[in-house]
Order: sequence, then structure tokens, then C-alpha cells
Amino acid sequence: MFLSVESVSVRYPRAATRAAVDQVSIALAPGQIGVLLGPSGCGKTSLLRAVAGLERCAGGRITMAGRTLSDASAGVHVAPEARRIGMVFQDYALFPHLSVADNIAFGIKPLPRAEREARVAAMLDLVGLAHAAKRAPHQLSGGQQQRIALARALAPSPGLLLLDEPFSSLDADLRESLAHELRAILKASGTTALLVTHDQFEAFALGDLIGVMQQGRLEQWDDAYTLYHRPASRFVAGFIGHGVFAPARIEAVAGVPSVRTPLGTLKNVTECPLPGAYAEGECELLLRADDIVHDDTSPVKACIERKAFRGAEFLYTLRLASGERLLAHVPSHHDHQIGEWIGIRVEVDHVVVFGPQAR
Ligand SMILES: Nc1ncnc2c1ncn2[C@@H]1O[C@H](COP(=O)(O)OP(=O)(O)OP(=O)(O)O)[C@@H](O)[C@H]1O
Repeated sequence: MFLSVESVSVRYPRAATRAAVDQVSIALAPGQIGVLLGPSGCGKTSLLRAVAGLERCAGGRITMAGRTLSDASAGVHVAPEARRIGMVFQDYALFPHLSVADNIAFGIKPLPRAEREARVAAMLDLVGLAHAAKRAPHQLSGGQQQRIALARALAPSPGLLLLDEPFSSLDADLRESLAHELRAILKASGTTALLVTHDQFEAFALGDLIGVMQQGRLEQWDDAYTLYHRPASRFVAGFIGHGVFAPARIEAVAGVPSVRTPLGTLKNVTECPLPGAYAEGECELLLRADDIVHDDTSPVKACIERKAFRGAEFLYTLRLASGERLLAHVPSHHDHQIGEWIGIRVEVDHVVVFGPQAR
């Protein structure tokens, strides 16, 4: 692995007893993009700062390309400027009095002039702003300025690039397109990167691997597909995507595990790794909005309590006669009224169940 974070903890001197980062382990192969995702205060930035060397590790070890950067038990802490790590922050703070080209050249001043100019030109090409070299930062849009900040961070060819909420000051539309662009730029330059966000769509658009954190702990470190379809904990299941937990029961039907739900029985769920501790009995089934299909012919009916227009579809909040609430994505040409009862059925590709008690 190129970057290896092993059981790293971060504690702040005057903070409460809980560690801001609690024994977190993650690893990235060369060229991979990792994303740390989680609610405010979960420790994402603290972990990123520990990798940058801006915080000392209270426990654990960080290595990059085989070199130890931090090792709490051995008392090793390489200074941030000696780590060969580039950073892009939320307030990307370009130097206002320098041209775009001079901003990019800032971190590579020691290079001979010709080499420096070639590198600046290559970086401008990479971020698609070759035409803007002579402009001042204030003559660029927010998105363009952020791309220049990225070019500036990439110019010294850092071993690793760290990005902390790089799009949070930009508006929603721009964020999504920039997330895709950023991924393309990082891949084109073969840069290994670790990024912090609280926006799951950004995480999905960017990350090869995504870590979901809660209260300093890493709940899961996986690709987006696995996080969505095989959440390792109830927290991850609730945090990623729209969904609810419905009471259900695991039973063996003719020897094969099945899950009885308020919407009917899901038979033969052999592909579902049912956790041993509740292999049979009461459980809670994760039902995401796209697991519920509107079907007028279905005997199961649900009342529409709320609906939110999402362009191609509505997100309906539904209530079954038994009182359980569900969420459903329904194509927006099916425009039903609040209070109306509609037929639904469950169509679950990946059955995800948790024990009846909150973890
Ligand atoms: N310098 C500090 N001194 C004391 N406590 C801190 C300091 N910085 C962060 N913390 C605390 O550490 C915990 C983790 O904070 P951190 O900023 O890493 O979370 P985060 O997930 O990045 O949050 P956000 O998305 O809001 O930036 C929080 O409880 C926070 O209050």
C-alpha cells in the first residue's frame, strides 16, 4: 500500500475524554482516491490533519511509500513540510496580487526557470485553464479558482494530495461537475489523494474507497457499491441513501432463509449474509426508497404522507395500514395526491438486516 494509516488516534489537549479520531485504519494503493465521509464533528478533518502532520498522533502509525511519517509509540513525527504532501483547503486562498501562472509556480520556485514554466503550462493544461495564465484570480469564477488551487497543489508533484471540503464554498450544480472533473484530473496525473466531505454524492463521484466515520471511529472503508448495498453497520445503512428500518423476521422456509416483512416474505435470501447472532428471529430490514416499487396490482397498499419532487421522480413518504413508514422513489409521471392509497411491492436486490437492538 502507498498510504497506510494504522490504528491512528488523535486527541486534543483540552478536549473531552473522547478521542477526536479513535484507532482508525485505512490504506490507499498508488493512484487511488480515498474519501472520508461523515457527519459534522466525526473526526474527518482531524484524521486528514494527522496525515498532513498538522496534528500529532496520540496512537498508531502513518506510513507513505514505505516511509514512516508518524509513529506514536516510537515518538516519530515528520514535520508537515517534509512529508511531500500537497493540500487543498476549503478556502483555497489564491494570492490575489499574483497572476494565475505565478500562483501555480509558487511552490516550485527553486526549479530552473524553463522547467518551472513548462510545469506551470502542464498544470494549466491539466485543469483546462491554459488560456487564463495571465489573469488575476479575481477575474476567474469560483470553480476556476478552485481548479487553480488544485494546479498549485499538484505543481510540486506531491506524493499525496489532501483535500478538505474543496467544494463547500461553491454552489450545488458546480460542485457535482467539479467533483467529476477533479476525479479526471487526479486520475490523469496518477495522484493518490485523500479527501474530506460530508456530501455523500461528492464521495460517490470521487472516491475509489470511501470511509464512513462516526464519533471518531471508522465504521466502514469500502467502495461506494459495497457501502450502499452491504453496509457494515446500522449507522452506515442509515447514513448512505434514503431508507428506513422495518421490523421483520428471519425464518427458515423449507430449509432456506427467508425474511418476513410488512410487505410480504422475501424468499430464499441465501445471498444475504445473515449475521449469525440473529440467524433466525426478529430483525430489522433496511428498505431503501428504490427497493419499494409502485404497483397498482399489488395487494399491499400504502398511504402517501408526504412527497418531494426530485425531477425525474418523487420521493414519497408512505405509511402502511400497520403504521410502518417507508420511503419510495416513484417516477414523477405518477403524480398521486397526499392521503391517497397506492399499491406497492418490495423488490430488494440486496437484503440488509440488523439485529433488533440498536448497536
Ligand atoms: N483544535 C481542537 N481542539 C479541541 N477539539 C477539537 C479541535 N479540532 C476539532 N476538535 C474536536 O474534535 C472532534 C472532531 O472534529 P473534526 O473537525 O475532525 O470533525 P469533522 O468530521 O471534520 O467535522 P466538520 O465536518 O464539522 O468539519 C470534534 O468533536 C471537534 O469539536
